[in-house]
Amino acid sequence: MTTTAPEATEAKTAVVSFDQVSKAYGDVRAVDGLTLDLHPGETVALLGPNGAGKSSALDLLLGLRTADSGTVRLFGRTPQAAIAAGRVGAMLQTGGLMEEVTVEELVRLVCALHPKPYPVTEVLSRAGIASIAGRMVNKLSGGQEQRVRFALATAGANDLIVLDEPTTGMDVTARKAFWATMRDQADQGRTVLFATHYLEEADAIADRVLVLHKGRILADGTAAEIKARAGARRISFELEGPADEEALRALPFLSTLDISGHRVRIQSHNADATVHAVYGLGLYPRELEVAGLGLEQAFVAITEAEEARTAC
Ligand SMILES: Nc1ncnc2c1ncn2[C@@H]1O[C@H](COP(=O)(O)OP(=O)(O)OP(=O)(O)O)[C@@H](O)[C@H]1O
Repeated sequence: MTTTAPEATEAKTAVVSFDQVSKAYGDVRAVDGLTLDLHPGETVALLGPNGAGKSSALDLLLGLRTADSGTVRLFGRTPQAAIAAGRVGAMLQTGGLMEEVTVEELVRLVCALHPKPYPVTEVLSRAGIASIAGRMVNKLSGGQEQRVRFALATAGANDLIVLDEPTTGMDVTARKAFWATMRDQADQGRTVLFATHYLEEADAIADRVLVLHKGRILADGTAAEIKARAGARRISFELEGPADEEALRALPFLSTLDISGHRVRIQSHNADATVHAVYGLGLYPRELEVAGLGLEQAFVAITEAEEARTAC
C-alpha cells in the first residue's frame, strides 16, 4: 500500500477552487457558473468592468455571501474553515475599521487574533504607518486608512491574500511599497488574488489575469496572452499636412481611428494591410510605429466584442 504525505496532498489541492458557482441578486446574475482553480504562488489579477461580479466573487470566496449553487473551496475546505485556520488575509473595499482606537492598538489586536502573527512593529513599518501609529483611526485620511487595511491583511503569515481594489486612494510611494510586499509574499509561495481597475498594475504585477464579464470568465491567461488574444495592433504616424478623416476612416481592417493635429492613431486587425493602404492613399507617414495592444486596450477590445456579441 502506498501512502501520501500530508504535504504532498496539500501541494496538489488548489488554493482556491470555484466549481460551477452562481450567485444572483433578484434578476441580476452577479456570478454565473464560475469554475476556476488558483494555485500556490500565483499572483492573479481579477479585471472586469463595473458590475462584472468581481466583488461578489471575492465575497463568495471569503464566505461573506453564500452561493445559490456550486461550491467554493479554499485549500479543500469551506471558506469559513480555511479562514478560521488563519490561512487567508483579506483587504476589502467595504467594511469600516474600528474607530475609537489608535492605529497601533488596532494592528496589535489583529496580530493577537492571528494564529501566525508577524511582530507589530514589522507590520506597521511594512505598511508605512509607523509614523501614525499613535493616531486615532477615525482621524485618518482615505489613503492612510487604506494603508491600515493593508497592514491588517498582512498581520500574519497567510497562504492566500485577497485584495479588492487595494491601491485605491494610495499615493505612488504607498502603491510601490504595497506591490513590493505582495511580490515578496508571492515569492514565498503565497497566492495573491486582487481585483483592480488599474490595468497597468495588473500588467506589471500579475502572472495570471482573469477578465470577468457579467459573472463569467471571458479570458484567463498571462497579460501577454490576453493582449495577443485581442488580435488588434496599434499603428501610429505623423502626417505632413492635415489628415483627411474620411479617407483614413475608409482604411481596411480599421477598428478605431484617432486624429490629433497631424498625429494619427489607428487600431487595426491587420496592421500590414492597413499600413499598405495608407501608402496607397499617396500619404507619406512619418515616425510610423506598429505595436501590440496594451493590456488596457486589449481589455476594452475583449469586453466590447463580448458586449456586441451578446447584444446580437
Ligand atoms: N447586495 C446586492 N443587491 C443587489 N444587487 C447587487 C448587490 N451586490 C451587487 N449587486 C449587483 O451585482 C452585480 C455585480 O456586482 P459586483 O459589485 O460584484 O461587481 P464588481 O465587478 O465588483 O463591480 P465594481 O467594479 O463596480 O466594483 C452588479 O450588477 C451589482 O449591481
